[in-house]
Amino acid sequence: IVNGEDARAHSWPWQISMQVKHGSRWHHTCGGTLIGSRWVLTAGHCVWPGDVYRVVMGEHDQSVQEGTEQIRDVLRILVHPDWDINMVAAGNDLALLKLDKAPIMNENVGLACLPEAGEIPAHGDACFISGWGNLYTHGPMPDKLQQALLPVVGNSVCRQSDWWGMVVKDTMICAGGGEVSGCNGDSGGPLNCKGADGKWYVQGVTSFVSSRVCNEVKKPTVFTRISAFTDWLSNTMLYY
Ligand SMILES: CC(C)c1ccc(NC(=O)[C@@H]2CCCN2C(=O)[C@H](CCCC[NH3+])NC(=O)C(F)(F)F)cc1
Repeated sequence: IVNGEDARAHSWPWQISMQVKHGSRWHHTCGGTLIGSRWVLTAGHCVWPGDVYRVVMGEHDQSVQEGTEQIRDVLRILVHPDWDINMVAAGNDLALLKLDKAPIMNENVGLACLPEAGEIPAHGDACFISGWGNLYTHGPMPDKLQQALLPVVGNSVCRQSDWWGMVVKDTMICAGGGEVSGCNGDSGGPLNCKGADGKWYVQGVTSFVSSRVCNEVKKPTVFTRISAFTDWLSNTMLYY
């Protein structure tokens, strides 16, 4: 996240770190959201065939063993059938990870609330992006979870030619577009939006930013809209 701040520890208890094994070491590669007792939602572009992943929950500072971490292996990976890495603009940038065992739910690890099918966050809705992605383009990753206020940009604005244009589909949400943005490593993480009932809902899964600079003005961070995939999510979690 570019121009964010340290999150208060464990204030987004559904935020996970998806880690990939390189040799004998594990590296944070993407964010994700705990949406079921054994299910994590992340981005399709976070999954590469042949890689081995694990999920770390209850994490805050990745450089310190805080005693709140719970680590689980990934038993099964289900990438959305219509996701195509060569067609990022088509959307469907989602994957579900089934954990080998449910984590213990506590004040540091909990389930996200998901929106109703078809719910579209309004232009200007105050949402927060969270993640351990780069602090700036080609910059370092932080140790502590970052967060940043990223107001929703309605698709009519986001589709303007000097913004993202027709790349933005109905199944996407734009947010930000100024100096604050997601960046590499935030992929797959949540867009946290406060509902009318005062509860936080995860409305989006971080998908892409400008390939020039993460926080390019008029190129908001683009999220996969979860409320457009409620059937796929429930059918997949029910069946596998
Ligand atoms: C829709 C299409 C025109 C398009 C638009 C923007 C991009 N952006 C990018 O490729 C930039 C550069 C490095 C990674 N990146 C990204 O946006 C990556 C992964 C993109 C998935 C496709 N490879 N995502 C992120 O950095 C983010 F923001 F989700 F954390 C790629 C394609």
